[in-house]
Amino acid sequence: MSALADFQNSIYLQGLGDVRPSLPTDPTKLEGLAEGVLSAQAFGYVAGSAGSEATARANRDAFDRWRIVPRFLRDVAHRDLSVEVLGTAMPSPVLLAPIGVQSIFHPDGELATARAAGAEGLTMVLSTAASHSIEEVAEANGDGAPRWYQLYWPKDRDLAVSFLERAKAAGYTALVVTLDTFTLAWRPRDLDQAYLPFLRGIGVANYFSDPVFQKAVGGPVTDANRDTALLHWVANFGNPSLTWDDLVFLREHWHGPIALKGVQHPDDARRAVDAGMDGVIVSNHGGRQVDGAIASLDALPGVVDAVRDQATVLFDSGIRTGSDVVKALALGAKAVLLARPYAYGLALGGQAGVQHVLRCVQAELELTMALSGVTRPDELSPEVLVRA
Ligand SMILES: Cc1cc2nc3c(=O)[nH]c(=O)nc-3n(C[C@H](O)[C@H](O)[C@H](O)COP(=O)(O)O)c2cc1C
Ligand SMILES: O=C(O)C(=O)c1ccccc1
Repeated sequence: MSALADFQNSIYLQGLGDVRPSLPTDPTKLEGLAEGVLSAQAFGYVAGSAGSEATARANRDAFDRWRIVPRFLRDVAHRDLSVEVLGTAMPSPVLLAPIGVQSIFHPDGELATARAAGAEGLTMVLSTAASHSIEEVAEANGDGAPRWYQLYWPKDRDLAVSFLERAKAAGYTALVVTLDTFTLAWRPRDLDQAYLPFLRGIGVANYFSDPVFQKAVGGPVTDANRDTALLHWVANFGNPSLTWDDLVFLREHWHGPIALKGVQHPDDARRAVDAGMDGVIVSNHGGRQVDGAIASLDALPGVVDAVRDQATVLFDSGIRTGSDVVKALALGAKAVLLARPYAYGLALGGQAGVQHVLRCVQAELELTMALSGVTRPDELSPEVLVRA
């Protein structure tokens, strides 16, 4: 029996002593509970999406339109969820998606998430817009799991290079470059509450701690130059002028694997391959950027078909349960990034809350695979699914 299935057994066994899980085992229940412990602003920030939130809903509806067809009598006694993704060995095809500003969910923010990922052996992708620095998060993460770094490519190229050098020095092994958020989209929940965490100094730790950034604002950030520093952040955060040609610069300054996050069109996936990228992450940022955009799961097969074996395809936007992971893998993703559910776990229970969510999703993934007649992620193919 695997450690993941043991988690299920341990829950039942604790029941004999009248102990029940402190958080729900269905990750779709976490959002409602998180609303009760977060400020209205923080909850609006994490649960909200762009515009009328049609794409956020479409992301979930797309999973509902695929159904798994279980198969039996295939000897599924030994299950092995491990995968190798962009040179990183992982115990299961689940990563922690980059989520910025995590101190709005819990005072320990990314440090708690990094400890949880390290304890579970899963790879965390640290956001540039974190509330703790690249180096602090690396230390909290420890050596229990490889870590990746997500770049928001700032206008100042020297600052971008400085981020990459710091990430490399702190042991982050792969780079995720997010394409879809060079500017924040129209987000009514945040606009209605006039809420932007960064203007309150949350999510800027990597900038304020950076020597290149500090030089640009006249030295270390203190009360005296704080407003200057925040305005410099706003002016520098994203660069709408970037083109595919700029990826040459990135390739020159990062020697490990690079994955582009936010790819939805097959032609963009091909261009990523042509630009020497190692992977693409099919994602629409959880519906937080283009309202009315295609559901991310609906974009997945076209991208998989376009890149075939030339790049690794990862997926996010809408993953809530282990069954969702099965569907994304069956449609061709090598691994998935779990996002909002772990942020809710963090809000509800800090490090332990994140670990609880990670265990639930992976245990359900393993059980769903076995009950569908599959023992390894690479056995999943579109044949496992039918249209609802
Ligand atoms: C509160 C919040 C902050 C996020 N911050 C980042 C970020 O800093 N960098 C990034 O690449 N994606 C960020 N994302 C997007 C996630 O990585 C992921 O693509 C998205 O949440 C997937 O949708 P889902 O949570 O509905 O599954 C953020 C998402 C949320 C909800
Ligand atoms: O809110 C987001 O979705 C996001 O990706 C982001 C953008 C800038 C800073 C922090 C998070």
